[in-house]
Formats: sequence, structure tokens, C-alpha cells
Amino acid sequence: MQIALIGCGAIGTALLELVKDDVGLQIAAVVVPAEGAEAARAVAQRLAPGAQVVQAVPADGIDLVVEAAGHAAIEQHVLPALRRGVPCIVASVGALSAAGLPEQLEAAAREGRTQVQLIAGAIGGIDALAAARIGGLSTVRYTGRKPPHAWKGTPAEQGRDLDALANETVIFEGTAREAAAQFPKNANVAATVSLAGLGLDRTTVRLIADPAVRENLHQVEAAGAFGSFELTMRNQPLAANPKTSALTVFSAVRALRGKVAPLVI
Ligand SMILES: NC(=O)C1=CN([C@@H]2O[C@H](COP(=O)(O)OP(=O)(O)OC[C@H]3O[C@@H](n4cnc5c(N)ncnc54)[C@H](OP(=O)(O)O)[C@@H]3O)[C@@H](O)[C@H]2O)C=CC1
Ligand SMILES: O=C([O-])CC(=O)C(=O)O
Repeated sequence: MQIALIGCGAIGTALLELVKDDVGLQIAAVVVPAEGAEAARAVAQRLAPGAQVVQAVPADGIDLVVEAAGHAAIEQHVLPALRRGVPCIVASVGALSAAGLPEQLEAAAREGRTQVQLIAGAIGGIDALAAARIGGLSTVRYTGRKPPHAWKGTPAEQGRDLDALANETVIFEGTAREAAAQFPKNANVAATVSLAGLGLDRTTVRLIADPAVRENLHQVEAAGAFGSFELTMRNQPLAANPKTSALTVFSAVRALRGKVAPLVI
């Protein structure tokens, strides 16, 4: 299977490392902005020597796209690929918080007679939540807790010095839609939990900067006709990007391998 990888940052690089010896998965293209091409070329040379580094998904010869780039890449690269009939795996699930984008993705996939797959990424329990939704859910609450430095470059910095935080601090409370829009690099999980469960506007979200934690913690509490569950993930962050959990990479690789494996779980 010939694959185009969109993004060659923390997730993209770790993904290339993991799939470099997978016989059925050939990375044919790495798609990055022009400014990032030189750095991506150095990574590709080492981990995917057969790949071309380009600014758009090649129009021909690609069987599958995997996105690990950021919200803007969905409109820029994923929608056109879907319309051409290329299936896409998406990590930047928070992009679907933009009004109309879920419908656009569905329309593009329908036009191309293909599918877009949103990965679970840094969170577990998505299978249980999506199944529970069929019986009816009453509440879904998500709490994301990361060390203060993981919130740098986000609205969490407004009015506070993250380096000086002595106690856990709630930096956001609201809906999953608001969280995903305001924290595009930190609240994709909030969007994923909501899309699998009660939706972007009925899922309540709390985001916390906590100097007492080293891992990225994700907690989901859900209740409905199925019963209830509470889930806590204590994810190791990637060294290359403390905002991103290593599990996100494993989740993307699992999705890729699931496309070629004879038995899938
Ligand atoms: N579902 C989940 O659980 C999670 C999802 N994510 C999503 O994954 C994304 C990537 O994470 P991570 O690898 O840690 O981020 P990085 O910032 O380390 O890497 C992002 C990469 O994407 C490239 N890029 C940015 N914009 C575009 C674009 N429009 N088209 C093509 N390439 C682009 C960047 O290039 P350059 O450096 O040149 O800008 C860089 O190579 C996050 O932004 C987030 O949306 C992250 C964590 C969890
Ligand atoms: O990787 C993580 O821990 C989660 C994350 O950044 C996100 O939800 O966007």
C-alpha cells in the first residue's frame, strides 16, 4: 500500500520509525509546508528513503493518506484526497469542531466513495463509548491534565506565568467544541470523546495545568443506558513534543497496520 504521510513533526517522525520495516506499508510521500521541507527531507532520508517530500498529496499512486499535521491540514489536504477516492486516517480530530467540517468530510468521502477514519489517538475507551451511545448516553465528562510546560503557546498563558504555577490550575471549562477550537494542539481528545459520545456541544470538558504531574492524564466519565465507566489514562509524552502523547503515534500506526492486516482487532 502506497501511503502519503501529512506532517513530519513529533508524530510523523515517530510513525516513520515504527513502520519503516513494515512490508505492506510503503511511505511514498511526506507532505509538509515548503518551510519544513528541508527538515522533512533529512528525516525521510533516514526513515523512508523511497518517499518524496512534497507540498501536496500526489494526485496519482497514493492508496492511503495519514494525517499528523494539525487542524489546517484537514481542509488543505484531506478533503481533496477524499474527493479523489483516497481513504484518509486523521489524527487532528479537533478540526471537526469547526462548523460544517464534519459534513464536508462526509460529503467528500461520499463523493470519492471512500472513508475517513478518525483515530482514537491519545485516549482509550472510544469503542466502549461509541457502542454505549447506541443505547443512549446521559453524561460524558472529559478532563485533560498536563504539566504546565505542555500548555505553552496556548490561551492558558493569558494572565498567568505557567513556569510559576505552584498548584493545579483549571485553564478551561466548557464544551468540547470550545476546547478543541481554543486548544488545537491539546484538545483533540476532547473532540474525539465527544464525537464518539454525546457530541461536541453536550460533552463537558475541563483542562488543567498541573505542576504535580509529569504525564499527560486523560479522564473520561460516562453514564447512560449501558451503565457507566470511568477511565484514566496516564500517557507518556513524546520527547519531541510534550503536548503530544506517545499513544497517539501507536494509535496511528495501529490504524495503518489495520488497513493491511488479514485479522484486525
Ligand atoms: N488525536 C489525538 O489524540 C492527538 C492529535 N494530535 C494532532 O496531531 C497534530 C500533530 O502533532 P505533532 O506531530 O505532535 O505536532 P508537531 O508540531 O510536532 O508536527 C506537526 C507537523 O505537521 C506539519 N504541518 C503543519 N501544518 C501543516 C499543513 N497544513 N500541511 C502539512 N503539514 C503541516 C509541520 O510542519 P512545519 O514544522 O514545517 O510547520 C510538522 O511537520 C497536532 O497538531 C494535533 O492536531 C496531537 C496529539 C494527540
Ligand atoms: O496527546 C495528548 O495527550 C492529547 C492531545 O495533545 C490532544 O488531545 O490534542
